[in-house]
Amino acid sequence: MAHPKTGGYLPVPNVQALAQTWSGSGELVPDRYVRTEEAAAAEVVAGCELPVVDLGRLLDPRLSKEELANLGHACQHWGYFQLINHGVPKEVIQDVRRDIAEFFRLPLEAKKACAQLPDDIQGYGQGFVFSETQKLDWADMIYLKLRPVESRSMRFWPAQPPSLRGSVDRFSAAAAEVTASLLRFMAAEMGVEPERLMEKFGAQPQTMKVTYYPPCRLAGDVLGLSPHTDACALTLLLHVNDVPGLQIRRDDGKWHAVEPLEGAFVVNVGDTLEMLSNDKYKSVEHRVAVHPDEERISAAMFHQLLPNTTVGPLPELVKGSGGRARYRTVDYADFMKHFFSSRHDKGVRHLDHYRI
Ligand SMILES: O=C(O)CCC(=O)C(=O)O
Ligand SMILES: [Fe+2]
Repeated sequence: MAHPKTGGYLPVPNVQALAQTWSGSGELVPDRYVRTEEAAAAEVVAGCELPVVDLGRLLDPRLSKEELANLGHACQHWGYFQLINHGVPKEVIQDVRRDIAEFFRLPLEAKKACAQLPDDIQGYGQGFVFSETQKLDWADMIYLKLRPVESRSMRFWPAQPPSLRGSVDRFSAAAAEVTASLLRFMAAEMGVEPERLMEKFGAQPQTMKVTYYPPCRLAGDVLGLSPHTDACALTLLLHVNDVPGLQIRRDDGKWHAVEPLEGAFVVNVGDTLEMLSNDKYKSVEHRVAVHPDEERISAAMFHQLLPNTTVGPLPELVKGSGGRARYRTVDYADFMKHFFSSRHDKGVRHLDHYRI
């Protein structure tokens, strides 16, 4: 079976359509989606309030130092935080939320106008399915390359509703700006010259994964998204509607259900940043549970390195940890190829492949 760079996955049924027919049927969940044991394998702790980081305070010279310590604590001990006062205008967020939600209300045939093609992860469909017997996630997604702008394949961008392309473009620019700002503060917090980190990002490659999780009356039998860590450097997650579902695995081995704060972005450290930071910042495993009665929609903005760069611990940080590099330094394109060709439902950390 071919596992090209970003794609080559097996096609799977459309879960939104499947859920619609199935929900009134009185039947059990179709076998390929049954994850009862896995879903219940570790205790789920409700009401996880992630650390809150305030970008307004980071940008205020009088408060920045204190907030920087807060940011560092969140990245080192949680790998996750909610970002408030991020400065992205309300209309930008409202518009993209409205348009994405509207896209999923279109008839299946209309949505399929931007369906994935066999060898590309971009478009409407699913990813990471390598075998006919593999258990499946209770969700559909749209994956798009957003930045640099030249990397966009407009054929995968929904043309309906007509305002969606503009609202995604505006949100993409805003998310990239917030991310650049955060990365600079993270570099400073780690004791690295911000430019030394930013040069790895160049024009700030960014991809977006919008995920639609249909409701499931037997929600405990399915998983919306298998446990995984994000391969990218930094993920900015927008709750497109207000339905919770994200769970993170903490050091106690339990899953903690995140309580999203209204208007905040959920930000998480990805594998790339864990490697660059020489293990200082944590890329934390997460998954998504499905709601019994309500659909859930999220948009994850993944911020990546330049494709022609290397990923590995920054020399300044290796020096700071007594000369010990915790990861090998590898070609970033190969690193991403490995991520896209690995199964995510097996609980194996992609990053462990590179650990020394
Ligand atoms: O839907 C979510 O809350 C999380 C999505 C996610 O983790 C991902 O797409 O990598
Ligand atoms: Fe993720």
